[in-house]
Amino acid sequence: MELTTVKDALTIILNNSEEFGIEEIEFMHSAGRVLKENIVADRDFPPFNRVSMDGVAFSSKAFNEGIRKFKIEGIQAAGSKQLTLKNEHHCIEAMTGAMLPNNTDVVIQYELITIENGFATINLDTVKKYQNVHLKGLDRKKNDVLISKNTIISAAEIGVLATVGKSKVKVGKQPRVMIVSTGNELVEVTETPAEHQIRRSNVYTLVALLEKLNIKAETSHILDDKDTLQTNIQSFLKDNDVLLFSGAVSKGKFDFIPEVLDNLGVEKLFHKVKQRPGKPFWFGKKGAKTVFAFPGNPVSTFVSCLKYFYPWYNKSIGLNFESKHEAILNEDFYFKPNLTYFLQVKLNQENGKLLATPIAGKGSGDLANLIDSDAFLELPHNRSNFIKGEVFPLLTYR
Ligand SMILES: Nc1nc2c(c(=O)[nH]1)N[C@H]1C(S)=C(S)[C@@H](COP(=O)(O)OP(=O)(O)OC[C@H]3O[C@@H](n4cnc5c(N)ncnc54)[C@H](O)[C@@H]3O)O[C@H]1N2
Ligand code: MOO
Ligand SMILES: [Mg+2]
Repeated sequence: MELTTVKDALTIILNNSEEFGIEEIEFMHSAGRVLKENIVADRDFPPFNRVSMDGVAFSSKAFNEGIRKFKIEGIQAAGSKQLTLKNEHHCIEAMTGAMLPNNTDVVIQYELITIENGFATINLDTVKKYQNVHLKGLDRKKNDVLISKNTIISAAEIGVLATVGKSKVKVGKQPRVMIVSTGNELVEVTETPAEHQIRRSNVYTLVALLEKLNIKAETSHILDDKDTLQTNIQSFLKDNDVLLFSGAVSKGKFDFIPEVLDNLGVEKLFHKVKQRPGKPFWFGKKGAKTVFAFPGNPVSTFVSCLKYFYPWYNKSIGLNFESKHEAILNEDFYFKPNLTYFLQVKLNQENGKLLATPIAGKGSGDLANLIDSDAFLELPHNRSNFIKGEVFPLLTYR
């Protein structure tokens, strides 16, 4: 059977993105989520001519007429209503964050003046109009779009949401995801495996990879029994938007996942991709439900999640899904099979360049090697010799 190329597999997956709807949440819980409304300025930024130095405010006209010694009329504090300078030859002490008093247009900081007996003497030859004044509307105007729809909310956005009074904010709903491991050889993390057993690890790797996308996935484990698989998966399909499987998609006598999914009416969109690791990857849909069945070897599951689930999710949620990460291969590398090779690499910066040194590992079962590397370099399938200095796409996970 002809294998699907990595490019075609990704295209099929992206053509099958889904929308999960919109919900309104507390802005303080919105970090990491995708904004689903434009956030506009509810007033000018700053909202008034704002004093930006502690000092005295006076009229530049009076200064230019030669006045240097100004009688102090009062104090304009931050948080107080705007005062009005009554005599244009006087001044008002004004604090950072306060409204610039009416009839004044200059603020000179305390460091440059002398205050004595209720008078401020300005020790300067010239002043500029609106010196030390942050003018109303200088940063942004009322009704300007401050944050556009489909922005990922981070600390910067949280501050702006707060300042415009958006205590509740519309964000994209997260998909309901069930992560399922299969296999009689797998025991829980808290158990001591017998000689023929191992602890299940892939589901937890996937949970952690999805947490980076702010998805709180559920997990489950099913033994290699067709009926049990069928019953459980049927109910998972009902209650979730996405199922992620790890294992039981290859040629083994107990690799029941493709058959069971078929029985349950999940349409196979491809099975087996021209890649290593991860060749037996299966992808399908049932209506709006999406099923990623990753091969069970830990590195296969890991890289397939990065390469396929991440962009599928990003497109679904309305984000630009194209990864523009690239790195420079730092050693010659040879890979014979006609498969896209996801080469494990260690990254380091040198003179502003991102270098990727191969840490190939012992195959797709070698999950400890994921500790020594920190990304995958995607080497195309149609060649075997990769030369130091060439640039390739990068999938990072740190
Ligand atoms: N005759 C063939 N055999 C295999 C082929 C093939 O093309 N022809 N492909 C190989 C490749 S490549 C891979 S990858 C694996 C994929 O296997 P499955 O998806 O069927 O997964 P399993 O058989 O269930 O398990 C494979 C391996 O991974 C371990 N595993 C599974 N789940 C977990 C988990 N949650 N945590 C940790 N480890 C897990 C499992 O114990 C096996 O060692 O098939 C090759 N065979
Ligand atoms: O291609 Mo499999 O995913 O190497 O072990
Ligand atoms: Mg198998």
